[in-house]
Amino acid sequence: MGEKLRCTAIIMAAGKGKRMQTAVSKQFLPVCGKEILAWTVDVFEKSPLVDNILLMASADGKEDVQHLWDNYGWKKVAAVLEGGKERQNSVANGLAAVGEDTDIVLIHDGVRPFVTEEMIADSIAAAQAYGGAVIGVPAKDTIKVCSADGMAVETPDRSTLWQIQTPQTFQRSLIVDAYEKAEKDGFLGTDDASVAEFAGHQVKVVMGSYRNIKITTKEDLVIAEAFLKEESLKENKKEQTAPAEKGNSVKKESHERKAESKDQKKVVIYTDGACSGNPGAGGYGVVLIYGGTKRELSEGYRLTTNNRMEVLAVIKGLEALKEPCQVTLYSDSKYVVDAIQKGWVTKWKANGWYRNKKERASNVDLWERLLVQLERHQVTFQWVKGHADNPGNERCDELARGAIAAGNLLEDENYQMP
Ligand SMILES: Nc1ccn([C@@H]2O[C@H](COP(=O)(O)OP(=O)(O)OP(=O)(O)O)[C@@H](O)[C@H]2O)c(=O)n1
Ligand SMILES: C[C@](O)(CO)[C@H](O)COP(=O)(O)O
Ligand SMILES: [Mg+2]
Repeated sequence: MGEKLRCTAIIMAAGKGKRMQTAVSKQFLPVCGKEILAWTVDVFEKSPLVDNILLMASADGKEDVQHLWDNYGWKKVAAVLEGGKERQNSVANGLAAVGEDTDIVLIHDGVRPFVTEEMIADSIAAAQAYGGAVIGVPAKDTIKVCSADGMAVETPDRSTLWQIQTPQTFQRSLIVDAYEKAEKDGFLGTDDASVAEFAGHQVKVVMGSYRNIKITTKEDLVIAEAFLKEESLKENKKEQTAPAEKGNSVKKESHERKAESKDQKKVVIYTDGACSGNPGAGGYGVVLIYGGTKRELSEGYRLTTNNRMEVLAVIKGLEALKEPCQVTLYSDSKYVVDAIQKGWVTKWKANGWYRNKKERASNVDLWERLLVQLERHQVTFQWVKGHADNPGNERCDELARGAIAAGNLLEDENYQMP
């Protein structure tokens, strides 16, 4: 048997996601509680065939990608690198960083989270045999070549047409040379195979899956969520039937699971506060997501402030967790996120709850309560722009406003009129 090939995956996440039309670039949007890019990277992290991962990010998105790396603790990721204007420029930057000890390079869109370990294995084997390989599926629709004024010009024989996906996988020197030639000759393609073809190489097309979609427009988010929910249902079913089916091997698995349960659960929490008048009637909304399950919380108060509701939303979300967890917490409140991330709360506390020599900090009762939760959980705060199409944030806003409108309002006993 030959030696194991050294494989590097370059995961593309330097795009702006213009067709998705969201304020946050699509690779960072959550689907079933986890960012699209994180779903994708997890598959490569798990594949025993992949040794090394390079993450490509835009100049603006570098910090966010770095943050995901910190948060998920991917061990194979070697670097977050800056991409370029077009996808091809980003790939070229990634290739420039691939070490000469790499045999095979897999190039994959960060927004194709349904890639499987099997596709990775098949494409590596085909790249080894043919030099280059891409995953694809036969076209299901009739495809027409059209003129600029939208008239059908030609209908190619569908049996020859394939929709090409990623990973696109190559022997390292082949793809590095092909990209150099494309740069020199000014060739710009939409995928890596076209660069290899331009340089005169043959590329093998390997059967992929109709599930391996590229999340490009809003309706793809709905499809992705449906796929993930179906997968999580299948997983649950497998776990319930495992003991009868697997006999002895289950014993080992349950030991492993016990060991794993020492690791903290990863939970995503969205929070928002709202106020009708400030001070005025207020409410908070929280969405907690763990695996494929979602829980929502909300309550309304007769007289309070927007800031109090923003902080209370965070507290309620964290207090609802039954055990210490690793939490990614999204809030659109600069007051909350800055107070924690910039260490203001810690300073106020150390200062006897004074912001400076003269001014007392506000909402001390809530900050004290929040600090207790921050001791209990490992929380990473993420600021998100409010009313900017972030579905989790929008839902919390809806919950908070709904709680105010529902009436039967509670007293915010620690609110003090200024
Ligand atoms: N300059 C670019 C452009 C795209 N990509 C990445 O290539 C993948 C596929 O591209 P696409 O779906 O076109 O993503 P965007 O370019 O972000 O989207 P849009 O074209 O709608 O702006 C994405 O993961 C994207 O982040 C990249 O790394 N660098
Ligand atoms: C590489 C690719 O995903 C293969 O389908 C696709 O070509 C990327 O194209 P886009 O123009 O960047 O969406
Ligand atoms: Mg693009």
